[in-house]
Amino acid sequence: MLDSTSSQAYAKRLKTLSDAYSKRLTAEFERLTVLADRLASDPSCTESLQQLHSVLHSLAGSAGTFGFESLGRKAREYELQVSKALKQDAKQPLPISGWVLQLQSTLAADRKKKAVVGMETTRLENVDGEPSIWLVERDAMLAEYMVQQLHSFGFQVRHFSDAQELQQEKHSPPDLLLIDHRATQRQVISVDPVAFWRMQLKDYTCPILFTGSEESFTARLHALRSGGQNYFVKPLDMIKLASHIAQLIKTKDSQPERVMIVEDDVELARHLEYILENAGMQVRAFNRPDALFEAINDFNPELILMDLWLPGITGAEIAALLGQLERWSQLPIVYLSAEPDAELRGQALLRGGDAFLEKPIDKDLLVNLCRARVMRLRKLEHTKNKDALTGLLKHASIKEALQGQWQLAQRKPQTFCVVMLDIDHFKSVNDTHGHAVGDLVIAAFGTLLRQRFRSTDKLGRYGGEEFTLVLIDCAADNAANMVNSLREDFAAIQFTGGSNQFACTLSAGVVDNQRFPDDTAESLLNRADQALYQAKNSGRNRVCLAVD
Ligand SMILES: Nc1nc2c(ncn2[C@@H]2O[C@H](COP(=O)(O)OP(=O)(O)OP(=O)(O)O)[C@@H](O)[C@H]2O)c(=O)[nH]1
Repeated sequence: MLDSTSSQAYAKRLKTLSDAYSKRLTAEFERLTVLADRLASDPSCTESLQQLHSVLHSLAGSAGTFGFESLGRKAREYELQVSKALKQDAKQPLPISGWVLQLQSTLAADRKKKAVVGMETTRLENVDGEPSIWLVERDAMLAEYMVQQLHSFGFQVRHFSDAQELQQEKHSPPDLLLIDHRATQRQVISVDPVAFWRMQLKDYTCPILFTGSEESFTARLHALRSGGQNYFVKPLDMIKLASHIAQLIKTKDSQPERVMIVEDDVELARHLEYILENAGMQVRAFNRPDALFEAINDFNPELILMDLWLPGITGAEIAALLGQLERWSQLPIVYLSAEPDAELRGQALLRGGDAFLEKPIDKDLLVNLCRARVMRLRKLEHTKNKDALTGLLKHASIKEALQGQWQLAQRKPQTFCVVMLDIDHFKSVNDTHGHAVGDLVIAAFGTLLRQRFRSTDKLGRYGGEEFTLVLIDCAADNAANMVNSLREDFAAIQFTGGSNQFACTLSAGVVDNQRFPDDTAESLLNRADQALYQAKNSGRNRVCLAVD
């Protein structure tokens, strides 16, 4: 078992790992050559074919992750042919010696163009509160590489080489399990993998992600049925994986769902409110539609439960009115009704609602339906508003979030901070190491940001290598301290471009709304930008506070 935080030798590990993998490739090629000879004299030898399959399978799964992408793809192509041959009764000879030559020249080509895109961190200490991941992976070298990379993103990772080791670890379960779907020696996995994983994982309530070499519908379905929230195909794109993990861990403690109820039966409204609040949601109930329209901007609901018949107006009419307002036109609306007339129900749906919940309302169905609808809305918003590289809000959305926060603070006094951040000398990162490495730095910074701040804070990519944060309930001194510690953590990450290692620094400007009570959202942003400018001008790699 490997504990990512216990090792003191991380600083040079990535390069060492990459070199060690190159050595392993030499050994794999030797095995391939031996198998090619054996199969040349006995083409139908099942045992040799199985061994060949296993070597190719392992190459297909790991080579791409270490930067030998074409080799991984070629190995996968041959692996599939061996798979087919193993299923045939009369086995045709396979051109294995030709394959070995082909794989060797692919490896040579990969080596030529290989620029290892990776990173490692010098921040070695075990930081309390860092999310913990348990990684179950049989390939020790791949596992160490994954531990290394995930550690760079601020995760503590423990490695288990076989699923059975999980059985001995009942205390302090992790925040997430990351499992190769074949990570056990036990035979049972080939008979009924779903039953095996369900049994192994029955006590874990954290999110589970599976990895595997097979890119197939069956592999995905098995992962889903085994309790996995997603399945990642090897070779693994570590940036995507880390970003997905950060998102999953964040949503675990994300904000409660915000539900509005419009129901003139006050008793029923209270009952529904009670059920939903008990399930952890935030609820506001109204018995008049005008009260709903007054409160909607403040409460910012993610779902409305709407009675179909209200005094003087129908729920469908309210839905139609909401549909006319751009901000609320996509808001999910669920009608509460005992209406048996299918035509009326159909018309109500056409005017704007999404679904019907039959009265009397089933408690579990109510909670599940609200959760599912809000989750779908959040996913939709996520893809619409989030920058693909970093998972942060896009330019327009972070400006909108700042404006929303400013308006809120006008009505209800609340301290918030605006922070502008910029990676220093980023142009030279691109010029020296290439755009792909530059992208990796931006993505890593985005993930680091999402790890460091609360789910209520608004984090955005303002453009290029510039970022904007809106930190809620936070005064300037506190914000400056947090950004300063982010600055230190970021500077500690060692990125790798080609054979060179490098680190990046950032500059930041911070302003809080209390100090400038007459400022608009726009002018606060300008002040943060000026403070950033000052940080750049006074030598970079620092945080400056806006002053009058
Ligand atoms: N790789 C990558 N580069 C980007 C992206 N967006 C912007 N850039 C580059 O970021 C660089 C920003 O450079 P400058 O604005 O000159 O600033 P700088 O080099 O960071 O210097 P200072 O901010 O003064 O420290 C430009 O070369 C842009 O092409 C992106 O999405 N990916």
